[in-house]
Amino acid sequence: MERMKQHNAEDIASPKRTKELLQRHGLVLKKSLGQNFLVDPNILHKIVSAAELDAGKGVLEIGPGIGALTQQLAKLAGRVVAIEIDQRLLPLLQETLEGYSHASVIHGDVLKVELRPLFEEYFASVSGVSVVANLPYYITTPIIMKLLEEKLPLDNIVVMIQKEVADRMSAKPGGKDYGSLSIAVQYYCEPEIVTIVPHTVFVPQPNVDSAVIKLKVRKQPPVQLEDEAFFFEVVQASFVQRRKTIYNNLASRFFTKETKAQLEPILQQAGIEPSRRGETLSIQEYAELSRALAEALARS
Ligand SMILES: C[S@@+](CC[C@H](N)C(=O)[O-])C[C@H]1O[C@@H](n2cnc3c(N)ncnc32)[C@H](O)[C@@H]1O
Repeated sequence: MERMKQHNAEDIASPKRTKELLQRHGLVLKKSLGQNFLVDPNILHKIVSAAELDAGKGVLEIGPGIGALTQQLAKLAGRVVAIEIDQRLLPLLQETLEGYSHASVIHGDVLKVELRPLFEEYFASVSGVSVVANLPYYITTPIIMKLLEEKLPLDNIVVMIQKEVADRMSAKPGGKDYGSLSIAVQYYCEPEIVTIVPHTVFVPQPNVDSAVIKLKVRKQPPVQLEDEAFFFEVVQASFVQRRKTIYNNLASRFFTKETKAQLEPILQQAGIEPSRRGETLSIQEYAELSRALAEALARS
């Protein structure tokens, strides 16, 4: 409660305030850094409430921009850390986050920052951490994969991303959106699209449709794997050529012309018809398949 009374920066999420701030600081936004700033309080509210924050929780924000989302996060969470690559925005963030002493801005490239030590330094005393961000779209997938593969202690990830990527992350087997990204994300998380976002809520407006997605991080993966890296290798290989059968994709990756006859019984052992395509297999089926394939390759 104290914290809420302390801050003296004004909320900035409106086209007028955003443009005025940028102008006053002489800033021209960089398309190359994915700088499309959110100017709609309703969307900010939807993002923040999906993260289920409270004063005991910590938040990592990626790309605070001029701080519109950061302000709302700081009103609810006990600790906010925001990583921003564009040094020009730092003085502006100092102004918009004035009085939010529990919010820190780190200048850096999120793909290069070591997150584990950062978590130890900033989030040692919180009861849970969320990642909440309006992501720079040119690196959406590498950011999400970095967060998941590093197995950071996260409750959830609530991010604004391209709608097309949100559809791929949340796709179920059987459709054109389902692929290695769906499987990787769903191995670590339970995805849920929170809302679809029109491009009019950004300054400047992006060319693509957007969506807010919530990735609830699983305590346990949905399948038990002996060799996680090999499971993901099998998944990748199965989608190399989407129109090819699982048999053909796996034969090209793991066998030679002479040895590929071994593959059919392996697929059958895993209960998978060789004529199926990679996009029809569930995570459980990929787990069975990678197990059977690893055993067979170890024997040969
Ligand atoms: C879509 S804008 C979001 C800005 C703000 N959070 C908002 O919602 O209005 C993306 C932000 O990410 C920053 N950014 C781009 N690449 C980055 C990187 N590799 N590491 C950290 N921040 C990055 C940009 O400078 C920009 O501020």
